[in-house]
Amino acid sequence: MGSDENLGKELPIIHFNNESLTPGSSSWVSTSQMIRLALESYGCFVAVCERLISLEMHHKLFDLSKDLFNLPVETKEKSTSEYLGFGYGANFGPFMPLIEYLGITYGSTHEAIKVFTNLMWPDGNDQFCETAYSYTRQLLELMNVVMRMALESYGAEKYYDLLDESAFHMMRLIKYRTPNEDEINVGLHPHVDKTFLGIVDTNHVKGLELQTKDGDWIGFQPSPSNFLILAGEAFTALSNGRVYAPLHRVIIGGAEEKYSIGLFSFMHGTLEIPEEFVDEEHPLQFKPFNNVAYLNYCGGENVISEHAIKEFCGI
Ligand SMILES: O=C(O)CCC(=O)C(=O)O
Ligand SMILES: [Fe+2]
Repeated sequence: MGSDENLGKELPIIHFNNESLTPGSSSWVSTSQMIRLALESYGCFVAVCERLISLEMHHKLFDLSKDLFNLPVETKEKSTSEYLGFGYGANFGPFMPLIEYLGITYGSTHEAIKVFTNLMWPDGNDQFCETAYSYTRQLLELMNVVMRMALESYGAEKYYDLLDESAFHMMRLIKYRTPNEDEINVGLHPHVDKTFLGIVDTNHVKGLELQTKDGDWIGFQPSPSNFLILAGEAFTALSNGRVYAPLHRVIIGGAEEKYSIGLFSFMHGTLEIPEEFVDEEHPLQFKPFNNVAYLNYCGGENVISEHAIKEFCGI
């Protein structure tokens, strides 16, 4: 497990272009099937979005992200959230010394990004606010397409509107510094997300690794047009265990700082398991559940246990 040769293996790769994004086209239907297969087998895939998400915006936001983390700790600590684990996090001691993150709760809305920007830069920083907003909207569009296609592949498209209305998002900006000689190189310990879906974008520094069902670790290859689509446990439960939520971790190997930006979706309210996910081969495995209550159940920590969602709402 975790041997370097496995890091040469690839995650599923799915290309998105104007044709695959035209609902009802044959490319839309085949892309939906590929998404279902990837989510069931790996719980993730690399979405290649050449021309769909602006390269210029990607570079600009990663540059601005450096300015953000260069702000004084007292300023960054002002970013708090009503949701556990959504605010500012750093200094986790020798267990996890390299990571520092800032979350923007409701980070797909202009208002939340503006409030966050003014908290960080009391004199304002329009460039950050507008870049972060237009970037998050592009990520959101991709996330929603993935959700729509995934539901459709199970014949469960009628739940899209309900899920879209129930969803709220966290935008998370992360910095991993390089380890000192006496420090561990683990940027983020293995965990399963408690989200519905996530999209992770990174600067050019490698380090994000995902575990397959066989226990092998596969590295995500950074590129400005590659986005990692990652299923969380809320999607596992809603899909009656069909969608897999993979363990993932970040290892900081080289001498460069790693930055990542993620958009994560969570659901408000109680979610019932749609009958489309239940059949003879897949008997009902989960009770109706509340994603936010699950977040609280896990204490805001990225739980290492792969069975927490089963303990929480499994049958
Ligand atoms: O920084 C990354 O690449 C992964 C971040 C992550 O897994 C998380 O925030 O849950
Ligand atoms: Fe994660």
